[in-house]
Amino acid sequence: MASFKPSIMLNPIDGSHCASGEVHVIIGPMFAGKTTALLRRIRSEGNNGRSVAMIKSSKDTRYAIDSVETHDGIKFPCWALPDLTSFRSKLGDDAYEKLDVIGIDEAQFFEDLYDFCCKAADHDGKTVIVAGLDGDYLRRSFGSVLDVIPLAETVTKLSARCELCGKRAFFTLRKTGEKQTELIGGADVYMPVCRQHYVNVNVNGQVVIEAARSVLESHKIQRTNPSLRQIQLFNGCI
Ligand SMILES: Nc1ncnc2c1ncn2[C@@H]1O[C@H](COP(=O)(O)OP(=O)(O)O)[C@@H](O)[C@H]1O
Ligand SMILES: Cc1cn([C@H]2C[C@H](O)[C@@H](COP(=O)(O)O)O2)c(=O)[nH]c1=O
Repeated sequence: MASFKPSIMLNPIDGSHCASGEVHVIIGPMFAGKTTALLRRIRSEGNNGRSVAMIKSSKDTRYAIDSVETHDGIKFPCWALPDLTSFRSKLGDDAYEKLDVIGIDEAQFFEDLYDFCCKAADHDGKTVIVAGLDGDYLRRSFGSVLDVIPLAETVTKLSARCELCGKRAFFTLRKTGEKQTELIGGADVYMPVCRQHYVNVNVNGQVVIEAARSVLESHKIQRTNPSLRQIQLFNGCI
């Protein structure tokens, strides 16, 4: 049965009117298109006349500091902040009140993600769209991204393409030996992989990482020679 959701609700405490916010979460490994999906959604909200703002973590120094950028170079201006709590004071109360939609990229880096989403959606009537990694390179829960799922109306898990076989990739493999959870990087440090290749590479360690690297090198050649790709996919991989 179709349901009608009013955009203005009565506050159950004092009967005053309060706007109804929403939380939407986009998760997946690196290169899955999380930032692309977030930008598409923010642009579409903006085109529909809603006032939008984008926030990313200032820890992410990979691209321009004042814009969110996808791995294939699509950009959108943003606030690069160390935490979300400072957003309202940076923007100013008046501008914050006029905002309808807030996009948050690299959400795994914000420790105050849960409290921010709760306040922005429940009390301030904002639509908050959160994009981030659900898991780190060891497939452990990353930051507070999974904590906001109980607050969300929708959760979208995206997949990338396994760099080693082309199947759907749900995990991010770190190609270097660094052990700290937070390590900013792109394709130089990480690659998306399927379960089979995540497990094989991690179980067999460095030796297989070297083998994976050589497959990766041959993938670069494939891009210029598509017939080689056919042969490689047909033969299977490590
Ligand atoms: N292995 C891969 N699988 C899927 N997309 C990839 C891969 N490697 C590079 N890309 C590129 O990354 C883009 C997605 O970038 P982006 O939206 O920034 O992803 P995310 O925010 O999830 O890391 C794709 O459109 C594609 O051009
Ligand atoms: C897996 C993993 C990733 N990171 C970092 C690497 C990048 O700077 C971002 C993810 O960016 P994307 O937009 O999702 O491509 O997170 C990390 O610090 N630790 C990890 O385990």
